[in-house]
Amino acid sequence: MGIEKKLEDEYSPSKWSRRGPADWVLDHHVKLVTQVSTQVKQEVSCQLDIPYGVREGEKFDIFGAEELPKDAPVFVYIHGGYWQALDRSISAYSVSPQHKAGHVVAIVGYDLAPKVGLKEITLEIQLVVSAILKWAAERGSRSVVIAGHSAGSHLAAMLLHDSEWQNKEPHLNLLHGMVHISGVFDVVPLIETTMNLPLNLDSEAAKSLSPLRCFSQSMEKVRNVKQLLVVGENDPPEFKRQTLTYAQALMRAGFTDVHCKVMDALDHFDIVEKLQEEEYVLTRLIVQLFSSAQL
Ligand SMILES: N[C@@H](CC(=O)c1ccccc1NC=O)C(=O)O
Repeated sequence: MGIEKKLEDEYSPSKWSRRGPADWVLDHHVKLVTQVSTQVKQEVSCQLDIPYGVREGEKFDIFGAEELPKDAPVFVYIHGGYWQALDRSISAYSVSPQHKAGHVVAIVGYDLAPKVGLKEITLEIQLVVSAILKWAAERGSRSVVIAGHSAGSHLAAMLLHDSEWQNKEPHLNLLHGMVHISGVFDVVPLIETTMNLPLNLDSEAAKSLSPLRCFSQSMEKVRNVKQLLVVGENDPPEFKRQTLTYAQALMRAGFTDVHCKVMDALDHFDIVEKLQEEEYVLTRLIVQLFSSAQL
């Protein structure tokens, strides 16, 4: 299938930023998250490169576990990059304010396309979330919140649509909330974009890997997991549409706590860059999400 220029633009968030040209926005994003992630490793205790499988990318980093109490809640973060870019090592920008709020932070890694396919990546996320839930349960943690940005939000959302995984996950009760930040919930439109070159999805695979198209199965075990969905005012219109549509679909599916917010004046990148700030609205919303955990 060919490349559709209109879809290519609609799914290129850097082109919709109002802060500068697309190249600058991307370059600035990578520089900033790299610098903040390097710094936080000098400031907060961390255990890096903890393996959860045998593949190269199957590792996660944990921050703050040494000094925080055993029952401290755990914030799990899955980075974006259309499943083909970025890395957990430069995705630790939320750590400092979460740590100050008393949360242990786990930054999750996964292998990237084309080395692995999207289905394999979703299975890696199941593995690492199971490993972190087990670790949290053994430690005596009160609750776990999973956040994902963009493609990382897609990976988090996919957990809600796999009742087989949910049924065999012994610590699912610890999962208190999910934060979807500028998420992708339908990957079918990506088939006709360059984003699909390393993914190589056909229509059937794309449908089965789209949270918005997988509402048929039972969601009984996860419908009390609180859902916070945010998207930037300057995200592409298609991202805003997908977020609102997914929020509505979750509510229709019986999810008991769904909040959806368009974040003023933010784009696809500063919506997460600002997670390094204690006073940022989204930092505060995440902290609030934890504090509503039943203790
Ligand atoms: N090539 C994309 C880059 C992109 O979409 C992106 C970059 C960093 C983090 C997340 C991203 N999007 C989805 O995962 C763009 O032009 O904006």
